[in-house]
Amino acid sequence: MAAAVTRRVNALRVEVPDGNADTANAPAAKRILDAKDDVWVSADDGTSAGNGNQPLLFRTMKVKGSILHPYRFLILVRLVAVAAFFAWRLEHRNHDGTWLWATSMVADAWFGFSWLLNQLTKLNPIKRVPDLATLADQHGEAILPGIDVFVTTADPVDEPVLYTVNTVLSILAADYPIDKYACYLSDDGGTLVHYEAMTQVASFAALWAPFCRKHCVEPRSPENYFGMKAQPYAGSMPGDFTRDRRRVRREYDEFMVRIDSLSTTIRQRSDAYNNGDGVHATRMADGAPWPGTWIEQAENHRRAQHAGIVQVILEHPGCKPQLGSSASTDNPFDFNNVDMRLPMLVYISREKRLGYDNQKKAGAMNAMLRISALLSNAPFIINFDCDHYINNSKALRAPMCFMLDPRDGQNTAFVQFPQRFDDVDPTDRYANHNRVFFDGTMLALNGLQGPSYLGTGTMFRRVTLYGMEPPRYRVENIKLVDNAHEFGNSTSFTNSMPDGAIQERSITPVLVDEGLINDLATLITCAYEDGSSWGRDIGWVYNIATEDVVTGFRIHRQGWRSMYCSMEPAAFRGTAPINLTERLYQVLRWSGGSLEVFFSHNNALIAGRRLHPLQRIAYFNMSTYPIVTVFILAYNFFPVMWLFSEQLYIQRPFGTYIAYLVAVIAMMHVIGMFEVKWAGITLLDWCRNEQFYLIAATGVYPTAVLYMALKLVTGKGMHFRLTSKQTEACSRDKFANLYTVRWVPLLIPTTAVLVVNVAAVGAAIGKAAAWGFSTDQARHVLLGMVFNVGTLMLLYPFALGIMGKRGKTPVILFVLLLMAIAAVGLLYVTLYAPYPQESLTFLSW
Ligand SMILES: O=c1ccn([C@@H]2O[C@H](COP(=O)(O)OP(=O)(O)O[C@H]3O[C@H](CO)[C@@H](O)[C@H](O)[C@H]3O)[C@@H](O)[C@H]2O)c(=O)[nH]1
Ligand SMILES: [Mn+2]
Repeated sequence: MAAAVTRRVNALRVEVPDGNADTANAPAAKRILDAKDDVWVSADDGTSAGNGNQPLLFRTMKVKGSILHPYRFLILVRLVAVAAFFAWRLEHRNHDGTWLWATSMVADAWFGFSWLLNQLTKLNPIKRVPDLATLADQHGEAILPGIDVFVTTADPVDEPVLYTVNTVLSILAADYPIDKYACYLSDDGGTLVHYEAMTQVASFAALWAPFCRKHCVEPRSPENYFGMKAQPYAGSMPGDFTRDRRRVRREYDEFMVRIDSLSTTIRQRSDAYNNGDGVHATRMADGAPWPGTWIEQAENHRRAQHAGIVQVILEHPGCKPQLGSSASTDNPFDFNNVDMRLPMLVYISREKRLGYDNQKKAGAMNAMLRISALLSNAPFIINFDCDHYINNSKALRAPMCFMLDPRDGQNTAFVQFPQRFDDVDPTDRYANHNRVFFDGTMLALNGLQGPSYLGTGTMFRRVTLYGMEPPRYRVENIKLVDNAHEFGNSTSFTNSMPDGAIQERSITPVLVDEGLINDLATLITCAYEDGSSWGRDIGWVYNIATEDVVTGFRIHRQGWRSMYCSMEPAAFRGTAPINLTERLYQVLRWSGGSLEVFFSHNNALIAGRRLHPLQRIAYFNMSTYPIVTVFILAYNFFPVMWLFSEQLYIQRPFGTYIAYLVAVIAMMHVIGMFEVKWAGITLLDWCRNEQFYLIAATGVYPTAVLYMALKLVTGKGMHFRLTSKQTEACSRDKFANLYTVRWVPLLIPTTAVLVVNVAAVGAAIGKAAAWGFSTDQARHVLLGMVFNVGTLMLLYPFALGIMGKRGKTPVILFVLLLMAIAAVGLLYVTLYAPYPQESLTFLSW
């Protein structure tokens, strides 16, 4: 049967036969048929294989010459055009408004420079396609290495338990040798709700995972699986399938009822136990007080103040398959021949104490890194946000194609997947899909030292997180524990480190005795990291609002490389904030975090020589991109001057200036079209990206610059504000969040830009009407208007956003807009025609 089943394993739409008897003998390289691809061609020269005849586990693709060469040529042409533009501007210095001219020269120099740096990093995009079939042939199940899977959550209300539960279920049911991976959930809320949700997950998974295995179900997150319109069948028992699915569906519904009522059950149970004895404890099932946070705040049980907790919910299943049984009277499911085991599942909530900065997600990740070292110590680690589930059950195998490849596998520190999102509004108003970044920028970096770390959907080599150097630069063989004190005060942990580097080591059950429990407790105390290098040279990096890019940078700086891995169907999927305010806050954190990186010791300019020169430029850009927007904001407010004065020119002769501007901007967009082509994205993706850039550039990014400036003066950093998850996901109006307006100061600058540009258009038309459309001044004014209209088109999604529910009918917006323009125009004509004397004096000035 399987021979007949073909599956798509990568973004190139290459049909890959399953690795089975029929195809196993075919040479691996031939196995991936050369796809008819009009963008990408193979870049493997066939000689690059590593030691001996080890087969290659991924294929390298580069952009076809017929696209790449004109693309590069255009970049060169634009560079020349920009230089010519500059030379011309220098020759034609304005004598009126010199300050304005000079400022705009500075701004343009910066635009030109940052554009150039940005383009330089995109000259050689590379795509790498994992070859799962060869991996299966060569490495069989038996030699696949161990993986520790980390999931982080922070709050059961802001991050609905529904997501976390589904993420964990998709992990427990993944297609990877069951005894070779373990799942860790870090709960920074420390709530009993999350812990009990996990115990429920463990019991539902005992049904869900075998069901998925038996019927090859995809995706293995039940909410998303049952939510699909059609559930195509890929298994071999269609007869059983309908019956099994119906039963599992019923079980899932009951399971969800239990999950939804957890907070009520826990409250009722606690009330019953607490009766009369004066304690307001939150009680576990056996009546014991929960060591984490309590429903009612109490000393030592508050959010920021509670003991550390490690609970092994599912123990390591042992290495022998345990096949299920046939259907019987008390078991309707026929799981004959299905492995019933479940991977290990551990709940962690690190200790929180007043006076200790818990370092948010980075701190949680480091705690998990240490705990997992004592419990499973897998050589590879993959991490997910609580709302990112495994969408393609084979996804855990794909990164192994890079990590185990004979070419540079040993020097590969991490494999990053693109982020894909569900529940984004169909036209993606606020560019949540971010395809330009995930499919353009990241493939470009993939041709350098590798993509940056993006926070979720990333597989790491454990030793890189311990701050180890890549083998390429390692003088001796691994000597992990030279500076044991840097890792904190736990010999159990430091002793575990050499083992954590051994790829071939199998994960075996550990004995959880009192000694181990004490060791685990030590590793998650707040004080553990005192005086150590955690958060600096070890683990996830601290004191930056975004821990991801900077942690990746630290690793690249040491000379490691990373790989970008996309597969089809998408490996993982998550949720994204579709509410304008939420989205802006998210981007505020990202841009603020970037600037913080620039002003920290992780500045790309001072990194050592192991950082690839273009990678350095890429990181420089990534940590400074908000700065340029201060000028963009200024340009967008410039029309204000035109409202008050008749004529004020940035540059004369104005006609030629505009012609130059239009030319260089147009060229930039033509280059953009080439990027659309090689990144394989749609025009809509690209437009949304342009639009959202201006929205952010007129509000969020300048605010981040302001924050940074304040931080430099006051020393107070930015706050990691949790991105709110769509709690309406299951309510009737899926996109209700899109139409909710939450006014915050962050919205003001962009709104002001909007108003100014609408007024400018009105004024321009008014002026032209007052002067007569054929005059020179009128022509200039109308030329300038082109930019106002451009700005308005780019800010269109924002305008819809602040209209809230009325944004559902954009016609209203257009009517309002025309009315506003007409009003300003008329006002202008009535107030200023006939032509006032003062402005004429200004003209001759
Ligand atoms: O004190 C905290 C705060 C957050 N988190 C977790 O961190 C993750 C990311 O937080 P979220 O608010 O969802 O941020 P997003 O903006 O959605 O996340 C993107 O940006 C972050 C960097 O700013 C990356 O860490 C994420 O992986 C990336 O998806 C979530 O799983 C949280 O549970 C914690 O574990 N502890
Ligand atoms: Mn998120």
